[in-house]
Amino acid sequence: MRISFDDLINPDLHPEYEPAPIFSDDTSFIDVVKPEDIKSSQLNIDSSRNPVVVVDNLHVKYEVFSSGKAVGNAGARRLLQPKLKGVRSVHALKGITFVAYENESIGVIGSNGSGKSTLLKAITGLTPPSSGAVYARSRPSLLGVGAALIPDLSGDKNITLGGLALGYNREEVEAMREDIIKFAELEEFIDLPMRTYSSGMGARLKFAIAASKKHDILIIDEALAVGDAKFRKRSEAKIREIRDSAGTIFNVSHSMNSIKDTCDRCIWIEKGVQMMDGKPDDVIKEYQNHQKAKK
Ligand SMILES: Nc1ncnc2c1ncn2[C@@H]1O[C@H](COP(=O)(O)OP(=O)(O)OP(=O)(O)O)[C@@H](O)[C@H]1O
Repeated sequence: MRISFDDLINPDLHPEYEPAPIFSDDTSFIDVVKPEDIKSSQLNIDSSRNPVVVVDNLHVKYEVFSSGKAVGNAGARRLLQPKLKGVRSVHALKGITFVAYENESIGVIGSNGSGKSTLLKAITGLTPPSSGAVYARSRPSLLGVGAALIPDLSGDKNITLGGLALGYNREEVEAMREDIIKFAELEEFIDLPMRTYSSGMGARLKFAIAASKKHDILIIDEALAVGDAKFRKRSEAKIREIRDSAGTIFNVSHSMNSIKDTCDRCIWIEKGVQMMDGKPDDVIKEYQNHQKAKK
């Protein structure tokens, strides 16, 4: 069977896992979520500010076959049989609780495997919570569109794929196509297959696709670590622009400089446990002390 270009497009990844809505700006979170539904005693909402994402005692567990294969919904029933051999559970997030407000840019840091990507995936709705809850004002967009792109297709076709994967419709993708190409500086290369791009060119295209439209909630997973210094500067400026236009940004990075440059708040996770939430300089200092002590 020949697969058409349209068959490759599936923007609704896991709509059933999407965060529960907070509703509109003028409805407060407390109006929508009953106090008895709140799972963490640590959850304090500042009523003078607009909450955009509320993470309430979030736990995520992965069930993995020892062959290394993660189990999706289809296999979940079999996991209920306690004696099934070869199944391991990884408790990736252990009770994360925080409230993100409008105009905040939040860096997420932690050692390898500490749960940063899992947190971002749970906020986007790509990974379901095992317990606890995530609420969001609108559907968060994940900047890492890489998974949706196909190296054998041209940059131009990948703009369509990436845009649709982020939930935009075809008209919206057309409206932003020229700007994406220009921002990525790929005018001469846009008709070539993406596999012919250097890693920097590929990264610029991915960033340009995701940052092309105003996002209410934008989630960036290591996107700034790529590209040359000039592009990094422009992408950081773009991130500030998004944040200033009432957006909220989450940025996972191993680059402490990138966090310091683009974030005004920082959350540190270690082995799935929330260690600290505060000003980037303070949190990064504690994190680095902790890293040194480990050596
Ligand atoms: N799909 C998955 N199936 C099973 N286990 C997973 C899956 N994704 C992540 N994990 C496990 O969950 C834990 C947290 O992983 P995660 O990718 O969230 O960490 P991270 O902080 O983003 O790591 P890094 O800095 O290395 O990118 C790790 O122990 C990892 O092995």
